[in-house]
Amino acid sequence: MDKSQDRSGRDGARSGALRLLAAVEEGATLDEAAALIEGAAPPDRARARRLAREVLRRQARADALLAPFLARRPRPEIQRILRLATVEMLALGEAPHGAVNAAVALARASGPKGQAASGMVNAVLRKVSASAETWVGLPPQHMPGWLRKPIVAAWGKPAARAIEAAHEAGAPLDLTPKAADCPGDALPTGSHRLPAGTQVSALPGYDAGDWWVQDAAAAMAVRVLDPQPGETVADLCAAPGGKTLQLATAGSRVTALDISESRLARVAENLARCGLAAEIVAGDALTWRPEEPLDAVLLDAPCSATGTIRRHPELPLIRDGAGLRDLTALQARLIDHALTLLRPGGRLVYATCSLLPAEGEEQLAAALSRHPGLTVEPPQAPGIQPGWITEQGGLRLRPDLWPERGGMDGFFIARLRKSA
Ligand SMILES: C[S@@+](CC[C@H](N)C(=O)[O-])C[C@H]1O[C@@H](n2cnc3c(N)ncnc32)[C@H](O)[C@@H]1O
Repeated sequence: MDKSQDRSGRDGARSGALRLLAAVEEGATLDEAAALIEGAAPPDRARARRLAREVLRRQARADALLAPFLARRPRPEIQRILRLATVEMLALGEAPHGAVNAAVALARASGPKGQAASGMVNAVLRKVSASAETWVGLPPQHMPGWLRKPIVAAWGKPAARAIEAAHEAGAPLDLTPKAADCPGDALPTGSHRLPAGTQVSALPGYDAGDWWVQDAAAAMAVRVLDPQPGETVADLCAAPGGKTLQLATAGSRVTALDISESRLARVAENLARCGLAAEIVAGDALTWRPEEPLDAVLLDAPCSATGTIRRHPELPLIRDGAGLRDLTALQARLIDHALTLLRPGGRLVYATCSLLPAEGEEQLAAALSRHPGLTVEPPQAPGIQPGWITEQGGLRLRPDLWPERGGMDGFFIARLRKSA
């Protein structure tokens, strides 16, 4: 690639990122907004998404740095340009002249008001480029109150700050091996880890289905369930299927159920790529029932997904916690129904990719009080550290665990045994 191609790719990625950021301000997820940049070349689309994510992880921090340099709050499109250039220069190591020139060009191209603001953009960003020390002293952006409050109440302010730092740092790429040959560094829990930004389809073993992408914390639910060859296991909320693949790899007879037919297509694709088998069923986990009682059930319940903010940094900006009451009520009903599907002595693993105790620890306590015969079995799997196990015997995983290794998603996992 020559220099001018590279520059035009970067410029395309910047305007793509700005389009994505504008869509997030309107309430879209980055996945939903992806259609806006569909016309760009695949590497530019990937760059645009990466840039947008990096800005979303730090936009409050960028705003705090910019505020003293601004006489009044700029128009939203100009503020986005300023944030983008700030993050490029101070967090991503972009050379100031390139980032500033690109920002001025983007401001000019945004219309007459942008043209009028381009001098201000230039002057402000020159000050920003000389503010590396101030930037380093600013804290990572806070989670919104509806999320931060319960986290502070459960684990204290230092933990909330450590989680925020992990959100800002983003997520590496984790793989779950099916075969012994799997790229990346082996983690103590059995997942393999590669640096963020690694191109998945270029890794050896992708086409052969020797592994699949799955965060190290997400992979723990099935390890805690410990499925055995020949056991009957239902994966009640299966799509896109990372956990179904783990269950099938163990040699269990797996039913993969999900309410979404379109998402189930992903499960089928993933099974086919990895040469694994499961019965795929479209249905409602609140009413579905197998012909025979099951040895085990995995309930990876729908939740706030607040454990995945490292890879979905738009989530705190577009959610307000309003749906939480309905979600926790649904989770409790799903647990109650899942227990009726088990044979006596069968086991249920309940999991949510949530940082909220209401979807984890409190859900476990409530299930135990609703079902007197039910017991919790403390999680046993390689790599689990004693400090990750809650008083009640659940497994609490947080983004600030393993800081030296690059963290993990937030998850709550509990292994329950139905009385025999
Ligand atoms: C957290 S995701 C599951 C992720 C999946 N276990 C994996 O590891 O790839 C939750 C899933 O629950 C499904 N879902 C939501 N409500 C459901 C219901 N009532 N019955 C079955 N599936 C449901 C959603 O369609 C979604 O695919």
